[in-house]
Amino acid sequence: MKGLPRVAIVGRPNVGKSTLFNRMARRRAALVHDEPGVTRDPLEAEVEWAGRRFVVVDTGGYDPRGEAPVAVQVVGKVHEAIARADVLVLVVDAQQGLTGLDAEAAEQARRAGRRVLVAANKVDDPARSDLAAEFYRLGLGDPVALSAEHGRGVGDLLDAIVARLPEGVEPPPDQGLEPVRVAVIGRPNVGKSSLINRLLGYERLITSPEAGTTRDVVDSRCRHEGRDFVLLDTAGIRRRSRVLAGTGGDLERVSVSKALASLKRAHVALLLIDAMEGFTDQDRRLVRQVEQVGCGLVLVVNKWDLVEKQTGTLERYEKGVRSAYPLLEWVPMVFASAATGQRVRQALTAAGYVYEQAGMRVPTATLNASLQAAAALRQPPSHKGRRLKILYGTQVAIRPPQIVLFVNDPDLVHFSYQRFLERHLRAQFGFAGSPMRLIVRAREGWDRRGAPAGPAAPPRPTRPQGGITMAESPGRSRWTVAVIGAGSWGTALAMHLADRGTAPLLWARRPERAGEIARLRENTPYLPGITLSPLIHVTSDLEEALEPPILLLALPAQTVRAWAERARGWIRPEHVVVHGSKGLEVGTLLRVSQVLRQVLPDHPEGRILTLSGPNHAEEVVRGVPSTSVLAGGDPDVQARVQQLLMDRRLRVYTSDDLVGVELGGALKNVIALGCGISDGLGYGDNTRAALITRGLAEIRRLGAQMGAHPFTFSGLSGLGDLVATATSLHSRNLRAGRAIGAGRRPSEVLREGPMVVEGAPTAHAAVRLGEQRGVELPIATAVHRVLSEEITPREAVDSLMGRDPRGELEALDLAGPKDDL
Ligand SMILES: NC(=O)C1=CN([C@@H]2O[C@H](COP(=O)(O)OP(=O)(O)OC[C@H]3O[C@@H](n4cnc5c(N)ncnc54)[C@H](O)[C@@H]3O)[C@@H](O)[C@H]2O)C=CC1
Ligand SMILES: O=C(CO)COP(=O)(O)O
Repeated sequence: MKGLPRVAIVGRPNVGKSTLFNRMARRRAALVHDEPGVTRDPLEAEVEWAGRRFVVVDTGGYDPRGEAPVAVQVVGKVHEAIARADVLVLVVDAQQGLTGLDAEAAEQARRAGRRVLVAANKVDDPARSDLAAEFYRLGLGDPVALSAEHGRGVGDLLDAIVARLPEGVEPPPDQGLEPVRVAVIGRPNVGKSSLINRLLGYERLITSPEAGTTRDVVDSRCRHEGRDFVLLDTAGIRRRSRVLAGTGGDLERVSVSKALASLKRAHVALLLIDAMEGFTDQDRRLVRQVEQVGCGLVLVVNKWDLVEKQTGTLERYEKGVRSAYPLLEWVPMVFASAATGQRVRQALTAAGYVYEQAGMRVPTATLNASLQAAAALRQPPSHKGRRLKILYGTQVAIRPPQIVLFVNDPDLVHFSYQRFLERHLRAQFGFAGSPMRLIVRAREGWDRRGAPAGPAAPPRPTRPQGGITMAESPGRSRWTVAVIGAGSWGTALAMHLADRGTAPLLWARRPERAGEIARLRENTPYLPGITLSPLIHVTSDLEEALEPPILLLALPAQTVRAWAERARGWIRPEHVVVHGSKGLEVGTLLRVSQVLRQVLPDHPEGRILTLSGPNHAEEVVRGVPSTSVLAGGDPDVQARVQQLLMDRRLRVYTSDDLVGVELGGALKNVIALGCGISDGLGYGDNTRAALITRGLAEIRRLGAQMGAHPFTFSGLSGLGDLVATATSLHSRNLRAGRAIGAGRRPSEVLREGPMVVEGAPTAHAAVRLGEQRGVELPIATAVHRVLSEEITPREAVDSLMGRDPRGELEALDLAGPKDDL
């Protein structure tokens, strides 16, 4: 169910959530599963409705005032389910009417910033749908009147849900419908029969061999990773390998024609090559045949155990094989040994993956956005003054994927441009291991000179991307902006840019991460469920990432120095470097712009900026109206970056207070950790408000000492971001604090990952900075001592509350000395 949009059913206890869940899930009852757990863990099921698939999640009853430890844990689980959902269904009891708990649950749902639907349940009498009207007062739009018990109105609810699902590529179902048919092919003596025997021998769940259509064909079934596979024509392969072994060249031809029969019945071919002999002409012929037939391909390099290995042997080998035939660039390779059994099962895993990839359907809107991006990257060719126009494309078939491109004149589609388009589409969508058919057609109604012949205009791509159309593509071959760091914030920034029509590069540190993001079109660990825009090009090649003139850095503060040192050789004076890190460097106590200037001393000061503000990645990526502030840099550079980022979803202000904006962004995380600790202890809104206000007072105190403008801390990167972080379900700092306050060991919580909790190292840096500057930072100090496990959360609160009396505005020294930049 990975990768599907998620819909969470929420609401107070006993409003009929589970009945509704069961109603929805019953459509595919076989897939409902109960995840065991001490507490009431959410149930999940896959639902298919009106051609869309999604996961519905039944959460426990929301009752934040429940005393039992289980109730407290359920509230945590509900928050978790809400944070992961794309759409929330708030269930209310229409017979009981609106209650205080409903209003609270609605408030939680609204604050999560998700699309929310109100399901007014228990309208068992259709004549009483007026009962639902009362719930308009929740301010969440039209309630859907239904009776989960009787099934009435559930279809309307499903329609409404589907209308609110995010658009995206849903992976094809991977469960149980049909077994994956696998042909094992290869030259004589490469080890086909040993591989098949290994696969069948491994799997204890083999059913009896199935008779095929001819007497020669005997297929065998096996199961792997919960999925059925049929190995085709196993008897033939076994017999052939016995009879034909070692009898020369004619047999190679026989193997090709024999392979053809299995390939025609197969979803995926496992092509075995002999590691010692390498990729031969005969293997190439077999690949060509796979391509012609159109089934998927996995290359198994057998006898890998016999190859003498040194550093880089595998990479060199792989590169050599991939360059032997174009399709091989996209084919999974498994280095195995049928003799020892090493990695043999991975061949089946890869076959299952290729099967799914070959069955993927790309929605037409997404496909056309990708085609637009391709034309922006490389101008379509022209001949004798006439330029190719790709009017639109649509995927018409799967296994193998077939895409029809409607163009003004098919003769203008040069082979090399077609190859470029294929590469581009594969980089966006994957189709790993599968041949791909690009079919070019002239669009009726267009004459060959490229003008519409009749009144029927060609369909416009459904989502115009920043005004770049195929026909008007400026032929840019360079990206204008690179986002450095493919965590939550980097991915969200890249999506924001792409939504504005700017195609960004997204740099991920590790090639395997970049590969996975590019293949899945989703950054699963950081922003699950968000389908990446096709305009985003993911790379792990730092040199490529540093080509664009604008760099948006979204790295944890402690990693910026190492990155800048690595990048130094490629950074040019004209580069505009905007960082979004919210932290102080622990070793040096420097702000991130200072770190950058230390590593890049010759870089123009006017080209180093920061972007900061209340901007949770999870919300920015959904286009929730947000604001941010850009500080540092020359005014013209600021204006350029502001223009790059700003639109009606993200309003970007500018500021000339670099010190204040950076400090505000860094230190609010420390205070948010403190708010989390307070929540975890079970304290309430009073305590949180106290921490926010007094926390801000100490941030302002330190800021004033360092030359920041005191008003900056009342701005977006101060109060704004502090409120967002100290109250949001999305905040990692708040979440970590809550876990610690609830009694978990800080060292354990902070190790959990994968996402950075910036407040923790910064608390340490802030305390030392306070000591250095003679500024009292009681809250940051308390947080730091809890994180270092010197005191317990409760002791920390006692220490804060037991301090000497003082005036509210005391020690708010608003005009300190200017800090060196
Ligand atoms: N998540 C959010 O909503 C926002 C985060 N920020 C700030 O942006 C910065 C990055 O945060 P997120 O993207 O949220 O963090 P994250 O934890 O989601 O992702 C961090 C990324 O940095 C990469 N990384 C880790 N160590 C690295 C190294 N040594 N060199 C290069 N890359 C490395 C990780 O692989 C990951 O891709 C932080 O300073 C954060 O405070 C700013 C605004 C919003
Ligand atoms: O800075 C952020 C939002 O503005 C993100 O906060 P967290 O790192 O606590 O998730």
